[in-house]
Amino acid sequence: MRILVLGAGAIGGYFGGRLLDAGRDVTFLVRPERAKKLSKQGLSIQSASGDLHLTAPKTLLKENLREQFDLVILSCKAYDLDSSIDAIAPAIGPQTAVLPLLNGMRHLEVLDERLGSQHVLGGTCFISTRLEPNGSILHLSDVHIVRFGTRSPEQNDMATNVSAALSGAGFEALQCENILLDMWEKWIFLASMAGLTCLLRGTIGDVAAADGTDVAKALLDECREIATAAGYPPRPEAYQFALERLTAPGSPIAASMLGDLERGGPTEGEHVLGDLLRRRKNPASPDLSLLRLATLHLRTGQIRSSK
Ligand SMILES: NC(=O)C1=CN([C@@H]2O[C@H](COP(=O)(O)OP(=O)(O)OC[C@H]3O[C@@H](n4cnc5c(N)ncnc54)[C@H](OP(=O)(O)O)[C@@H]3O)[C@@H](O)[C@H]2O)C=CC1
Ligand SMILES: CC(C)(CO)C(=O)C(=O)O
Repeated sequence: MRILVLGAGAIGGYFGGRLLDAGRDVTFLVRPERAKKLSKQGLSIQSASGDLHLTAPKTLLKENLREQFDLVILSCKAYDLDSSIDAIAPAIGPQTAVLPLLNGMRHLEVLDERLGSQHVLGGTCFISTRLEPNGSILHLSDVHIVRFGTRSPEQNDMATNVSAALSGAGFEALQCENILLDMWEKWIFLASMAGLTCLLRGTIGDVAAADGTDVAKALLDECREIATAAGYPPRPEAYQFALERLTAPGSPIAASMLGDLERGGPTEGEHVLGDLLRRRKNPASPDLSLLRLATLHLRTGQIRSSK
């Protein structure tokens, strides 16, 4: 199976690198600066699950993309979604599967509209990785899971092929019965993590030390209410997983969005928090909820830094 990975950043570089190392036919569709770095330095991963150095990963620039691929893994940030769809469009043939790994949900609608919903699988990943300034990828825990699944019965064969392509490649690849629920569960966890750590400007451990674990739980509960009203109530174990991670004393974890915010660059605030807020039915008036404040905090920061 020919696999195209859009972006060789923190997650695209990680999963694409593992697939390449496992002998899969992987090409990275990248922008010129990343292409130069990859050809000069190769692709390096530092990970407790095994370091990796791949000397010359295959790369393509969008102007040179003329063939169709069997699987396109989409690993851009949400604010680059439009340009990324423009870039991958020529790779989509009648049987191509597109597996997006972004956090949130809204990208599914955009992908459906631009590429056709028959191509777009559901997907999400559980991992914590960071693209270092020198271009290498740092894997910050021993968790590396891709979950994927069909959004309609017509995609069954496609998902079987994707499962074969992703399995046995040095990370967990799980085909899920109800991938939209998995995506919602990941979304409300990440939205709570990002909302909390950006609003309070610290790690989960800092928030706990400041006596703020009740705020973490309250934000998660607000997000759970929205998911439930949308028809995706999180399973008790997913809620418990999120609650434990959001309230763990001493935890060094903060959402990567906090780093983006502190650098003054773009964030996924609208995609992760704003979109969840927009889906809330019957907000109070005035709406002083934690989710609204967290969204406004990010939005205001973006407005200020764009001046
Ligand atoms: N990092 C993590 O631990 C996790 C991230 N996620 C989610 O995964 C998604 C990706 O995040 P992450 O990997 O951290 O982000 P990164 O910023 O590290 O990587 C994104 C990559 O996409 C590339 N890109 C963007 N637009 C284009 C384009 N038009 N053509 C080619 N390449 C493009 C960027 O290229 P360039 O190098 O040129 O800038 C960059 O390398 C986000 O939605 C995030 O929320 C989910 C779980 C965990
Ligand atoms: C919190 C984390 C690492 C969980 O996977 C994440 O997805 C992110 O910060 O983007």
